[in-house]
Amino acid sequence: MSPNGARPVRAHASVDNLRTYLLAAARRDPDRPAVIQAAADGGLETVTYGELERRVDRLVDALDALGLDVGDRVILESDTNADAVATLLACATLGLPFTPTSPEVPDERLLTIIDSAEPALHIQSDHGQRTGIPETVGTARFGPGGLTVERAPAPRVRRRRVVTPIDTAYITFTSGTTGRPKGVVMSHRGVIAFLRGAEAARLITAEDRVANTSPLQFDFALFDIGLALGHGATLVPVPRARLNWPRRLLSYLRDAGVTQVDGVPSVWRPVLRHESDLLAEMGQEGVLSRITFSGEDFPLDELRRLQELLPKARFTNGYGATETMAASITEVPNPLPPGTERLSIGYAVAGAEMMLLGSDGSPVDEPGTIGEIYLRSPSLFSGYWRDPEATRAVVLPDPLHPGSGQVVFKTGDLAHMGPEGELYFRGRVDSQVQIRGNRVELGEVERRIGQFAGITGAVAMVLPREDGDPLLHAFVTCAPAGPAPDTREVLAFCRAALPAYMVPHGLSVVNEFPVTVNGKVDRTALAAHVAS
Ligand SMILES: Nc1ncnc2c1ncn2[C@@H]1O[C@H](COS(=O)(=O)NC(=O)C[C@H](N)c2cccc(Br)c2)[C@@H](O)[C@H]1O
Repeated sequence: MSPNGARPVRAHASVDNLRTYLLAAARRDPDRPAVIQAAADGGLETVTYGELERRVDRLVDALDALGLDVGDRVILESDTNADAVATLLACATLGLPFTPTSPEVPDERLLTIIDSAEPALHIQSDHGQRTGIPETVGTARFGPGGLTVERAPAPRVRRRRVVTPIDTAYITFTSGTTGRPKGVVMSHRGVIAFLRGAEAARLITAEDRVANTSPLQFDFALFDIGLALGHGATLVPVPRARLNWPRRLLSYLRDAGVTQVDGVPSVWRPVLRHESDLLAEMGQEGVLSRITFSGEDFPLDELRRLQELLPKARFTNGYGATETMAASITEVPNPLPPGTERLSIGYAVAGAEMMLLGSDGSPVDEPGTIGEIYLRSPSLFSGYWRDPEATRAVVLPDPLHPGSGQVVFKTGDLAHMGPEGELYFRGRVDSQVQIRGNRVELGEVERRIGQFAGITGAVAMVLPREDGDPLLHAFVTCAPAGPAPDTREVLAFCRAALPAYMVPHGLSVVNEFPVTVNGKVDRTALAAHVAS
């Protein structure tokens, strides 16, 4: 019983809430498929919007019985599937911020996140393998049968009865370049603002089946859930094991009738390398109608090869940071016009605005001139979890309207403006490297190397040296058939087109590029490769 003796009233969502926004379709047509996923018997199973809502409400009852208060955190550890979605929607209903994580996140990293988030509860699926959750944290499991509590969380005092739109929907911990993970706090209002802005891009209709290939802790997965369910379409989570088996990945997409595939560029690398014929066949069938990618530049030669195999598909470049969920969604011409050097990241989604500012804070209006992207957006995060200093460094008074009370997000991304004001990504502020006093754009080096016959991918970086200038080093992947390229020839090829300071000092051939848990090229792992 709560202190004043009154019956503890269940928290309820008053207006905008992730649950109400994502289950609106359940009211309209509960029999439509919300999730199509791998079944335990290896086949596929369908969870309708009506069934999903039933699972949500059963989980809400079980979570509510634990007596948590609005704002108490829950760690949700799972691959993306219908029960994980039901659990995060149940958390949203009760105003319990969820911190998504997945089984492949290492123990010590999870403990760091738990140390920071101080969650009331850790929830994993019935077959989750995680152990060693600290005693201070309750533990539970979820599955089609509902919630099983293993260790009840410490009872809380319930002070809040209403879950408001500015309450936290989730806190997702980014790897954070400084090593200490930062918790990005996103409100219901923020997430819904971006999802609504994305609606104007008309990416999807209720007939679409969207394959999600990102792990739950990467907000690309949360975007896929929001995009699919928000439009009454169908989410098709791709089991992680299939991402490393191109043939099994493609057969899964085909069997599930997937019409759109969302993922980072590296998702396509194994398919392009080993199963281009099967993909071409699917391209001819025309079922795959849209490929949406985000997270990092899509190497243009790989994108061109993918477009050749999927001539009827539309391609979409999603740009943005977790602190605003994202910023822009831009159609990529298929095929890319010859000579295209960079992909456009276009204009901010409806309701937001990307501005370019120089290092002195003055607006950059000159097409072609590089500036830093500042974002004005209603999907701006609420701040880094318990880190006001890090928050103040990126959430700044609007430099064009100081005193207005408006704030902008300092993205740390560089871009230049095209003739119609569309933006082109030009790397990170902190990845601008100086070699012998000259600014080197790693993307330019990578593009040149990628043009060398037989080289299928290039990643350039500077390797620090204790004495003297950092060294520019390139890592390349080669076509499986051809001979390994001769380093001297590749460097001569670079010298023919790049200024001397942009010619790599060394070149390493790797079988494939290592990727982070979110699927982005792992440059730290590459650098260690040379050190070893
Ligand atoms: N399309 C690009 N071209 C080039 N560089 C990109 C692109 N998208 C990002 N980046 C880079 O990644 C950084 C941010 O990383 S992040 O916080 O992990 N978020 C992400 O990657 C994903 C992002 N939240 C997201 C989530 C859902 C939907 C969309 Br649509 C986008 C940006 O600041 C950029 O430096």
